[in-house]
Amino acid sequence: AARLVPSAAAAVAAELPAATPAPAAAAAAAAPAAPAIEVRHSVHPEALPSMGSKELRRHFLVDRLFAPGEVALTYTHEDRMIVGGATPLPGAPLALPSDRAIAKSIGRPTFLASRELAAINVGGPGRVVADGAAFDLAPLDALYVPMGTSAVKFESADKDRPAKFYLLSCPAHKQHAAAKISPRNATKVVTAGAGDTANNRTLYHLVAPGGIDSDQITFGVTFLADGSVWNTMPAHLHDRRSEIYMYFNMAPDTRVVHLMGEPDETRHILVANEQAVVSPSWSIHSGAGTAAYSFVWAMCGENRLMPDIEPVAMATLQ
Ligand SMILES: O=C(O)C(=O)C[C@H](O)C(=O)CO
Repeated sequence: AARLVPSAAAAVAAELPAATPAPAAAAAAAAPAAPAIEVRHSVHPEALPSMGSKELRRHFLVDRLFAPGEVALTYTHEDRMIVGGATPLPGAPLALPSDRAIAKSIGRPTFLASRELAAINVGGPGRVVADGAAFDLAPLDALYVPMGTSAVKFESADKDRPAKFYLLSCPAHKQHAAAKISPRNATKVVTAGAGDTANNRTLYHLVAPGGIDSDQITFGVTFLADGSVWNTMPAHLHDRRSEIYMYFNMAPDTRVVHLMGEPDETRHILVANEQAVVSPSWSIHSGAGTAAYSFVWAMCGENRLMPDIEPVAMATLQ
């Protein structure tokens, strides 16, 4: 698949991966299934070494993000992050659910009563409407939606290329301004790694210190340079924040070998395109791809301070 790159807006549109096939009109007209939030409980680090692939995937991999015509959500008890995707079919807007099924999961009558939301569009052009304010999101545009927003709607703008909004929500206690940002106009851009260590990459801090303000969310996107396959190596920990990686821009027959666990007891999860991995605060989060990829990183926890990170010495990794 062609890759999304942040360098030029026009190039982005031209380089979009093949559109999600538009389902038949009959399916589009059918009533959407009642939304439900899948719940993932926290895992103690001592439980990790005895887990096989199936258990690791069941607890940490979120592989249902972009279901055409649905808002798919997973509630993780790791810092109470909710991760998901909204994939509106052309002409059929989707709402961020705020019905009784959701109220049962989040304990409030509306989704954002005590939460904030970050969204990034990894599909075709689309629009997010937050309490009547419309934000057009081109591919790779991101939006911060504050606590207290009553209604959020997602729309696709191009009938041949549905939008795909990747969603990350954290508990919040303070209202900040709604704001749109893109890697193309990000104010904090960090390069890391080098070609000869195959980890040359650029991090765009979007909803983060140096970018858009939020209560707890720290959210950005990393693009690897051609030929580089490693992310977040050397690895690090941040005991006061949990993190979720969502890998995208991947060809169908490629994988990222995502590493997790305490540094001296690591395990791996094979991750395909547009899947996410939950990383508890005690876990490293790093990966090597069998081919090119990009990823959205999102953190939530006690602070948003990027330097509150503990580097992991290579010699400690086992
Ligand atoms: O490429 C990277 O390295 C990252 O994107 C790292 C993330 O920002 C991260 O892990 C923050 O904790």
